[in-house]
Amino acid sequence: MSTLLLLPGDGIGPEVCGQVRRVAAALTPDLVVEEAIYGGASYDAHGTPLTDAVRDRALTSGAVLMGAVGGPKWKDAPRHLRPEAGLLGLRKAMDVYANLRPAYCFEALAGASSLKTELVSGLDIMFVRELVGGVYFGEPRGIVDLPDGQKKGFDTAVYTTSEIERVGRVAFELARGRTNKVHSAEKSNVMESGLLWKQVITDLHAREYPDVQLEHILADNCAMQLVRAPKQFDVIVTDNLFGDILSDAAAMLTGSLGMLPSAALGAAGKPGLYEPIHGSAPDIAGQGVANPLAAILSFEMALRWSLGRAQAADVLLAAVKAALDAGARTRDLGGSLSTVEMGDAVLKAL
Ligand SMILES: NC(=O)C1=CN([C@@H]2O[C@H](COP(=O)(O)OP(=O)(O)OC[C@H]3O[C@@H](n4cnc5c(N)ncnc54)[C@H](O)[C@@H]3O)[C@@H](O)[C@H]2O)C=CC1
Ligand SMILES: CC(C)CC(=O)C(=O)O
Ligand SMILES: [Mg+2]
Repeated sequence: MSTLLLLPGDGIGPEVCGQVRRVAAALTPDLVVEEAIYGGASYDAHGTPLTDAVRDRALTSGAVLMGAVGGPKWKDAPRHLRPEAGLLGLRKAMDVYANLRPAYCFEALAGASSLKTELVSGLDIMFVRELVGGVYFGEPRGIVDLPDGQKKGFDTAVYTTSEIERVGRVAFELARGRTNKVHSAEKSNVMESGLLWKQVITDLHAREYPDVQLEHILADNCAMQLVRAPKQFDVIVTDNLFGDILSDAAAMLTGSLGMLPSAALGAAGKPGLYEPIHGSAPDIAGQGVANPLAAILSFEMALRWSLGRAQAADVLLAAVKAALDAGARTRDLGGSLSTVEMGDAVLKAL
């Protein structure tokens, strides 16, 4: 029987994951849900944000759902032991290279976006972010002393042909089931890794996906177009750094960062890693006001993509829609519901 491993993490992570637990208990009572310490909480308990034991449990589970990691408490921890390093390490260990980040605007929330309603009503973008390569992982990196007394900080943006091809393939396959359109966003005008990205996507398209409409777009223009006319996009494939930034920007098109779920997928048959795209939100942690919908919708994606329970996923998606239609709103959406009350609203609609 498949298992969901919950890694609540830090800040609002445990608060939003608590609502996932309640939803899972009501919707899929036969699903085994386990929990483990991770991130800053694990650093405090074990001196490392990701223990070997938790990593191994993740690799053998049906799916992993994490809340968020990080926060000011760990700002002075050594870089490789910071909570975020634990997250990067888990993504790498699971080799979940394709990060699906749907920016979908629920009709009831079109007015909650910071953009005009007509610009976002009906919005449905799928980001496919490369997740285990690029500048977040490239070597060398570091901060060194210079002879003149200054310091130098540096990172390396690096991609290989196969890393670009495999994530590109995911984007083109997804596009075939949608409106058959892919934008590939990079900075080929200034970055060598961006130039290779463009060449590899162009070749892959010509060789295997000529039926899909492909447009190349520079990542800075993509950011501008996302707030000018977001509905021109369907699937956007991009690298690790640009995908991180562009998807946070797109979150506001849907009403709140607290709305966007994600699925990180690797090879077929391997467990996926599911996470809301937001962080640990230290500014509201402990107040019980975080929006749990990004986490709940991440569970919806886990049911669909890893746990073989598409029907339960459909029921959950409909329940979230119904709760929003009925007016359920946390503070980030302009309402006053607490995290638990938003969980109640979804449970009531199940
Ligand atoms: N996947 C992860 O675990 C991620 C971790 N982080 C970490 O989280 C920490 C805080 O990072 P920030 O830059 O503040 O980004 P953040 O995403 O935690 O918060 C940005 C803003 O959005 C709000 N927000 C985020 N999620 C929300 C929710 N569910 N409901 C209502 N409001 C929400 C926060 O209150 C804050 O004002 C840092 O240590 C960062 O490294 C950041 C992004 C992703
Ligand atoms: C390592 C993470 C904290 C980076 C991030 O913001 C994300 O993946 O969304
Ligand atoms: Mg991010």
